[in-house]
Amino acid sequence: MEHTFAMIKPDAFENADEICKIIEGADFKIAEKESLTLTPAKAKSFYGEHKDRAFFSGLIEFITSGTIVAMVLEKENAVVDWRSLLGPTNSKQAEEEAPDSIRARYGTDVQKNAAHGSDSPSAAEREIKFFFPEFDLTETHRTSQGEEAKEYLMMTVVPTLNKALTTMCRLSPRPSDPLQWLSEYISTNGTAKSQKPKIFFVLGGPGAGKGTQCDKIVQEFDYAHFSAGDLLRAEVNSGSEQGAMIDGMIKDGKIVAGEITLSLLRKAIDGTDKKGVLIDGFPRKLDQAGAFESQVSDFEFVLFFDCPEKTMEERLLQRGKTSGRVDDNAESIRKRFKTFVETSLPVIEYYDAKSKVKRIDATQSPDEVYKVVRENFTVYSSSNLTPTVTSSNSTSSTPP
Ligand SMILES: Nc1ncnc2c1ncn2[C@@H]1O[C@H](COP(=O)(O)OP(=O)(O)O)[C@@H](O)[C@H]1O
Ligand SMILES: O=c1ccn([C@@H]2O[C@H](COP(=O)(O)OP(=O)(O)O)[C@@H](O)[C@H]2O)c(=O)[nH]1
Repeated sequence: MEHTFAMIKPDAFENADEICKIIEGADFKIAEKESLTLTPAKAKSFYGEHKDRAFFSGLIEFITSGTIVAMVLEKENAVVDWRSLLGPTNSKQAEEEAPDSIRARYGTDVQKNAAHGSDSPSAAEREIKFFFPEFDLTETHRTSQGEEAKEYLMMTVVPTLNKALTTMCRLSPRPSDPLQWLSEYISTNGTAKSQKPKIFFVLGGPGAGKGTQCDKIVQEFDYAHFSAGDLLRAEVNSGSEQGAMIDGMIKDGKIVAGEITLSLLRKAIDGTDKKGVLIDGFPRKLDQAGAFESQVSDFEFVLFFDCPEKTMEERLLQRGKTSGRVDDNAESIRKRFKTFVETSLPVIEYYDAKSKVKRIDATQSPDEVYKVVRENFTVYSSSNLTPTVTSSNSTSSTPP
């Protein structure tokens, strides 16, 4: 329940009973009521905010010229509703715009306008205290704080919470730790930052299954997938000046200069409108990791496919039968493994130390691996979730 301050001015005092009936007829409770004549000092203090205005002395003269009725009115939305019942400040304007209002019926002009009402909850509190210092405003505070808190929550967290809870309930299976899931969802979806695409690094040795799993993620979550190797191979095929140099580096399992790969990736990322972007096979060197973060974007986590060399070698040789890639042969594979261990694994270790790595056992079948992979992405997506796949929590590792 809200309270406001009301005053029947000297020009309408003779109609005070009638006005009080109108007030009560409009569902206000008159919580306090006192008839009095203001002294000039008290009137000046009450209207202190107008002391420099031209109408001040006339106002003081008028308001002290007879009896007034000071009241505390109680109602939901008391401040606004009482102002509406009063009508426009100038009684002449009120006659035209709100002929049933109190000022239209009992006032004359802008000064002799029959009654006063606080223009805001804070003014109401100040004015009530001025005339009724003993009046208990606890209920008004409780209401306004409650209303304000409700509005605050509606404007800020409720939309995100609703979306989060709906998304969580649609998951199958539902997260075993719902609060942990919610906390991750809110930290990834709850801010304006989420307008930018989320970046996920997908790393692992050659043939670990990065591309295979990225295809599955794209299918379910509608993300963009940019393979650094594919972008470099496209550069080779474009016949550009640097193409021949890149081709030689790939054959030797060497890592192409970071600026080249970074600029290809940046262009690809800038051109996508997807909410998530999988960066496959990059960064492959520590300096590339730093360059990406400082020049392109931050990222969510590294999905690391952990797979023994023997398994990767078998897969690559098998892939080499049809891939047409210059590096899917025994000699290039050996060189690629060496580069991976010496240059790329330190990137994993670096991010591991920062707890940014989701390590996935990549030795199982593609579908089994994907069951674990997808769990890492459900918190990022409120749509495109297929509630059909069951999952386990394991992300066991085989030392590389
Ligand atoms: N989990 C898996 N089990 C068996 N074979 C796989 C698995 N994941 C991928 N492959 C196969 O291994 C080869 C290398 O996979 P790919 O996804 O191209 O690896 P990467 O992108 O890491 O080099 C492909 O021929 C692919 O079909
Ligand atoms: O950021 C990158 C990504 C790839 N490459 C080169 O491209 C080759 C193939 O990489 P890709 O990721 O396509 O295949 P993978 O070796 O992971 O199977 C690598 O051996 C490197 O020579 C590179 O130089 N920088």
